[in-house]
Amino acid sequence: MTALARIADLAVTYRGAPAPALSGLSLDIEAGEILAIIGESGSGKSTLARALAGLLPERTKVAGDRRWPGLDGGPRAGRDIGYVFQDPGSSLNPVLTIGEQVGEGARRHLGLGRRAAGAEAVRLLARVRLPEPERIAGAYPHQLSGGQRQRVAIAAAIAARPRLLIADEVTSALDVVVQAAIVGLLVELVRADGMTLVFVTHDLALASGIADRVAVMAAGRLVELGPADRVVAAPKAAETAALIAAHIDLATPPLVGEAS
Ligand SMILES: Nc1ncnc2c1ncn2[C@@H]1O[C@H](COP(=O)(O)OP(=O)(O)OP(=O)(O)O)[C@@H](O)[C@H]1O
Repeated sequence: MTALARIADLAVTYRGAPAPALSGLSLDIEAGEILAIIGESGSGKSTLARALAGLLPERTKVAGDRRWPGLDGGPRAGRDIGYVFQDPGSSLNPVLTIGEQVGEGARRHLGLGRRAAGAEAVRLLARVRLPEPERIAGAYPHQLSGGQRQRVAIAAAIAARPRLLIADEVTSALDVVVQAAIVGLLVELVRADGMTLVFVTHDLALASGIADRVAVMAAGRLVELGPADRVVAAPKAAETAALIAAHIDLATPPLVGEAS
């Protein structure tokens, strides 16, 4: 497998923080894989995701190496990496139509004109399985449900045809049935387009249902990395075992299986 990214000895310290949020973190992300990043709240999952995407706040101290052999050296800003946040309510602009927001990435990065970008937005809205995509393109975020807004955020994130999609706790604010549908959609999109998916979650059952590999974080460190099945069946790190023990319904079949 080719590495899309090679992270070596990454350390991240937020401005004014007494201790690093991440330290000594080394990880290869393979091109085309679904990599789940799991860990308790505060373990550094989002920090790692933001460090990958270059989305850390200004004046954050970053040490170590982030290389992108799979992206000819480095990701182009806003284009090679798509990012979907936990709360689509805050990532979508309330005063722009859905069509304008989804079309923006295509306009900017694919060089499409206004009309072509509008048509591309409708196509993307259909791709994320929103009913009546033409109507939704003319709607504003507040007119949609949380699950629909998350689909819009996914459409916007893939508009520039990124190689890497990062989904940061994208289902935490949704109910279980909508969660399963959104996760199923992500898997379908990344498999169809050959994208790489980094899926951040605190839900090990959700992660193990879709991921090729699972990375387990604890206290700003990577404590375990391996194939999803192996990590769940035979955890090596005490922190992974604790996450499994805390997850009472891990023995039940995952809501979302491999995409067919
Ligand atoms: N912008 C920030 N400024 C200062 N400290 C921060 C900032 N963002 C996160 N932190 C701290 O960095 C550590 C790791 O946070 P991070 O959000 O990466 O964890 P997480 O595993 O994603 O947690 P959660 O599941 O709750 O989102 C925590 O101690 C957190 O308080």
